[in-house]
Amino acid sequence: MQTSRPSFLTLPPRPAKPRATGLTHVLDKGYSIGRVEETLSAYAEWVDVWKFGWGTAYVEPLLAEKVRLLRDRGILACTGGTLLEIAWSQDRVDEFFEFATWAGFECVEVSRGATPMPAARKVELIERGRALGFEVFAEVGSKDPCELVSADAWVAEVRADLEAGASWIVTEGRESGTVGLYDAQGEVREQLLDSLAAVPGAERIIYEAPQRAQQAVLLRRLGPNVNLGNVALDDVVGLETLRRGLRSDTIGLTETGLRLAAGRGA
Ligand SMILES: C=C(OP(=O)(O)O)C(=O)O
Ligand SMILES: O=S([O-])[O-]
Repeated sequence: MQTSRPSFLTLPPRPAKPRATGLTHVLDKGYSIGRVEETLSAYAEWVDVWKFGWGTAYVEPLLAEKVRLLRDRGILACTGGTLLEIAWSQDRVDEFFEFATWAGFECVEVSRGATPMPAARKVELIERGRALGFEVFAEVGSKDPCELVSADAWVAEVRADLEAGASWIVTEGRESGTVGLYDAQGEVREQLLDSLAAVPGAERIIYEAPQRAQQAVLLRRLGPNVNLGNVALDDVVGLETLRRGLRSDTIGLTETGLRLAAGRGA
C-alpha cells in the first residue's frame, strides 16, 4: 500500500505556484534544452521566472522550443536586459519586440545598466513593452563596478519604473554578484538594501543574488519568501533548502527572517 510522504519538521511556509512572493528567477547562461528539460522535470515547482541572460536568446538555436518548454512548465520566460539595450543603441527596438514575439516570450527585461541609456528612454521602453502585451521586468543599477549609483537614485528609478507599468523590479547583481547591490567583494551594500526594502511596492523587487552567501543574507534579512534572481540552475534545490531553513546558513529562519551574526554565512 502506498503511503504519503512523511513530513515531520516545522519550517517556514512556501506558497505554491503561481506565486506572488518568494519567486526564484533563474539566469540562463546557455543551458542546453536537454539539460533544461531534465532539470525542470524534477524541479519546475521551484522556478518562477527564467531569464535568458544578456544576449543568449539571440544565439540560442532552439529558442522558440525552449521558451515553449518553459511555458509548459509554468515558468515565465524573459529576455536579458542587455539584448534590448543593444537593440536600442542600434535603433532596432521594433525588431527586438518582433523577435521577442516570434520566440514566444511573455516577459521582457528593460534595463539601462550596460549602455548610456537615459532614464526617460527606459520609461518609454517599459511603456512600449506593456502596450505590446509583455510583462515587464525593469532592472535598476549599473553593470559598471565603478558606477556606484546612490541609494536615492535607485529608489527614484524604482518608483518611476513601477509607475511606468513594470510588473517587477530587478536589482542589478550580474552573474558575478560584484556590482549593483554588492561591492566588489560581493558584500551587500547595506544602506542601499535598507532603502530598497522600504520603497512602496518593495514586494515587487527581485534581488539578483547569484552567490549562496548573498541569498542567505537576503533570506535572513527579508524572510524566506524574498524574491531572488540570477540563480544558477544548479543552485535551485540548494536555494529551496536555504528558504526553508534546511542549511546551516538559515537554520531557524522564520516568516520574518532571522538576524543572525552579521557574517556572510559562507
Ligand atoms: C545578467 C547579466 O545581464 P542581463 O541582465 O542583461 O541578462 C550579466 O551581464 O551578467
Ligand atoms: O558577467 S559577469 O558579471 O561575470
